[in-house]
Amino acid sequence: MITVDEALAELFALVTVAETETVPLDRAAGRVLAADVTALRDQPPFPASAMDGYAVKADEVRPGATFRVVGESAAGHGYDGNVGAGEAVRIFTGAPVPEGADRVVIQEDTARDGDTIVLQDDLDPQVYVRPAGGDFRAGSVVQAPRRLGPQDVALLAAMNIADVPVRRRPVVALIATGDELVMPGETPSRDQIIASNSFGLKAMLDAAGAEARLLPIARDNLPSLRTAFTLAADADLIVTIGGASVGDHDLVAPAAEEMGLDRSFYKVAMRPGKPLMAGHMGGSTLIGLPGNPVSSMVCGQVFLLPVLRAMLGLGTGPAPRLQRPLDADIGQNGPREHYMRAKLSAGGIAPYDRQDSSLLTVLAAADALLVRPPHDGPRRAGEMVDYIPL
Ligand SMILES: Nc1nc2c(c(=O)[nH]1)N[C@H]1C(S)=C(S)[C@@H](COP(=O)(O)OP(=O)(O)OC[C@H]3O[C@@H](n4cnc5c(N)ncnc54)[C@H](O)[C@@H]3O)O[C@H]1N2
Ligand code: MOO
Repeated sequence: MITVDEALAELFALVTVAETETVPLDRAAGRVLAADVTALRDQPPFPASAMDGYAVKADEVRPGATFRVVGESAAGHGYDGNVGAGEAVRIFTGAPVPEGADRVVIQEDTARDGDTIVLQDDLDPQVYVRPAGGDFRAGSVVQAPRRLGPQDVALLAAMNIADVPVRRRPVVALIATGDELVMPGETPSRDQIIASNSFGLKAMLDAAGAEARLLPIARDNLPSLRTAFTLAADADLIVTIGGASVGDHDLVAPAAEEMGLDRSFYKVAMRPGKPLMAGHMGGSTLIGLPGNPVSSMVCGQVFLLPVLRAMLGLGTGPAPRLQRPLDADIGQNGPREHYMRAKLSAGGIAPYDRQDSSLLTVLAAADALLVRPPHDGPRRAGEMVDYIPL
């Protein structure tokens, strides 16, 4: 058995970074920027008013000063003239501050009578002019790689970037295996259950930037598994679920080997998730996950998400960990790295009592995986432990 870190290193060696494609800006959220993008203009492109009021010369502003209103500057319709001594231009938020003016007096600080304004006594001291390029300059760079959030999309729009270079979403084919499985909504026979982790993994992968496809459930026989692998052949990553252990009906590895799997490892010293395997098959990377629902979802967090990040060009690193003090004592860990379903409290963390790898209710209630190194000794409440937030 290899360690989790060794398995991750093997997995990173199996995958390549997805190509670049260009998407319209309104499709760019959640995608990973593949190349640096450069602003095509200054923002604001002119000195702009931050308030509704009057644009004047700053050195003329004092209580009681009067100005003659000579024109108007609105957003989208600036004032073409120059603001001279004793003159004011009516101005609105976002409008260009006209030549000659360098301060905006908010309208609350003025009294207007016809074409004349008088400044009040208690003047707001702020200038209310946003300098040209105060947000960004033409040539400012948004650096790749970067997962684009809504804020980034807004910034790119302001930079006049209509089309964005992003990484292609890696296609992940998910193959649930087992004679006992039916799809949600179907009527199971007496000995059957509903396929669950394939749906959980699709949700996990899609949210992280993959295009995950649920293939038809493969049955526990070689022809059915062959068919599933054939259907999956154009995927970047093929993920099988179940059939990975040592039982008579665990046929994923034999079927994959028959179809040319070049296996790089089998079995990882972790709990849950021990019977994990991976390798190249045709043009795809294959990762075989154990079938127990919690095992496969934990392997999704520990392996699939980091592998997907690598494919998206976001670098090769393990699932990010945080630290917290234990809320309760915990006993000695065994020889495998243990990912315990755990609950976060206000300042601490505690594992659930029930850790069987079939318990989806416990996983759904958990908000963290408490990570225990192999052979970690007993730990007391208050000691710091690692966890992966869920
Ligand atoms: N003699 C041994 N038996 C087992 C070992 C071992 O080392 N020696 N390892 C155990 C561990 S650890 C795990 S994990 C499981 C993994 O087994 P498989 O990957 O072969 O998974 P299956 O046997 O196909 O299924 C296990 C369990 O999960 C259910 N399952 C499978 N797929 C799904 C799905 N898509 N949705 C919902 N549930 C699913 C399946 O019905 C089984 O209950 O092996 C142990 N045994
Ligand atoms: O992966 Mo097995 O579930 O270690 O429980």
